[in-house]
Amino acid sequence: MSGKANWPEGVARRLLDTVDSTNAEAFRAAPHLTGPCWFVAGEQTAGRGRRARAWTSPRGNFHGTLLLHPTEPAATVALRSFAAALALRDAFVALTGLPDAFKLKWPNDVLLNGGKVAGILLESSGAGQGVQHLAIGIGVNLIAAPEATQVEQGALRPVSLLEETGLRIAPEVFLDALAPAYARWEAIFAAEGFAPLRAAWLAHAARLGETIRARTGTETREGRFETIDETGALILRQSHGPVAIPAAEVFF
Ligand SMILES: O=C(O)CCCC[C@@H]1SC[C@@H]2NC(=O)N[C@@H]21
Repeated sequence: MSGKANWPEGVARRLLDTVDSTNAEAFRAAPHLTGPCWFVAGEQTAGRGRRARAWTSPRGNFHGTLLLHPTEPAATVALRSFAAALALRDAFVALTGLPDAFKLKWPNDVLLNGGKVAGILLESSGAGQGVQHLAIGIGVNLIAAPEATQVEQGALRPVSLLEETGLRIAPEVFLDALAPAYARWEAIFAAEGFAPLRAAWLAHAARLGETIRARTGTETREGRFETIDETGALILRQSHGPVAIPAAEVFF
């Protein structure tokens, strides 16, 4: 594999051919690991997305999971989804030279020319408030995206890097850009907390200041996307004032 020079120190990697899910594989291996480790598979047979959806995982796309052993409270641990989104954007920009094409959609999608090119699934194991293992699962449509008919009505159109830019990036090349980019954001998070991540995320946020809809389990709220707060919650400005939404699906 190329890119050894940039590979972050102290981070292991396991390259697999076919697995059910790299998140599942990471959790199986977790008890035997003491440090961070990337798990990347050629293909997944049971790739999982957020909200119990399936994640289409053909060969040629990137399917990877970073397994971490965090020590902070669960709410702080979860803020790493923003580190992952920022790292993804950095990797895309480094590989394509197209800084204006990539935007971040709350809570943790990456958009290319307005379509979804990558998604992040954070899963954790542990008892009570504690998190023993954190799996940051990342799926990138490098060469293929699902048909628009395969995603939920109202969801953004899925796009691939190849069809939008003409660039064919191999998964291992993507990993060599993503792993150091993530390590940089993790170091910033460890040293300075969430504030710099929040600022950087907002600088690249899609539809900031515009009217959006946020659907929680029970209701849909419409309002102006004002900001995200220090806990990562979406702040929507409605007629009666701002509302903080910790978890939702967002529709544009
Ligand atoms: O729904 C989303 O947007 C999140 C998709 C996350 C998919 C990735 S692919 C690698 C890792 N393994 C999985 O089973 N899912 C995540």
